[in-house]
Amino acid sequence: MVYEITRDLPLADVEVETPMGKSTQKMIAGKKLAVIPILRAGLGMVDGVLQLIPAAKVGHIGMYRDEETLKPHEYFVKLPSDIDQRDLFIVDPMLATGGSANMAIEALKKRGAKHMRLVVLVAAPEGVKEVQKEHPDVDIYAASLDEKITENGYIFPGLGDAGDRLFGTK
Ligand SMILES: O=P(O)(O)OC[C@H]1O[C@H](OP(=O)(O)OP(=O)(O)O)[C@H](O)[C@@H]1O
Ligand SMILES: O=c1cc[nH]c(=O)[nH]1
Ligand SMILES: [Mg+2]
Repeated sequence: MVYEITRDLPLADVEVETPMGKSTQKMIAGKKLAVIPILRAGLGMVDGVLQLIPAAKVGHIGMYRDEETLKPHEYFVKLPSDIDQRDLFIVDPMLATGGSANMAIEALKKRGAKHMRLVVLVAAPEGVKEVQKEHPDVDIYAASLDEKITENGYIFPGLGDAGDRLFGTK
């Protein structure tokens, strides 16, 4: 998936030394990047993204969904100081109602960020629509577009609560 989300980034030729000699290869260049996980579940995607773009900085946005209302609540924001100059990859495995993603995008725009894309593993059509309505400038990359959201707010078929599954909290 990281190949897809970085496909359009500018490249530059760089000379590398292999055990056999010199070789000219391509490297991502000309853009400062940052990965922004939405806590907690987004943390599970950071290492994978950094494997391909190790020079990216990491900013964190803490968000939890109220289990009754399904409304998101922001509890933490810590970003690279030059966030306004970076292209951002917001990562979160789950895009359900879209409330958390929209709030994260607003938090970033409020602090000067201009270029960002949203990278999720499982998306519900309702969430995609909601983010596209509020932030048409933000492209969404989803590994899977699932059927719907259940009445208790889970993506169906989805995979359950990604954060709890990742960290063993339930
Ligand atoms: O699109 P939405 O309806 O807003 O739902 C998606 C959000 O819900 C989950 O986080 P959760 O609130 O469970 O927090 P956690 O990652 O700490 O478990 C998930 O990781 C998203 O951030
Ligand atoms: O199905 C869902 C919906 C929101 N958050 C999750 O972790 N899973
Ligand atoms: Mg959770």
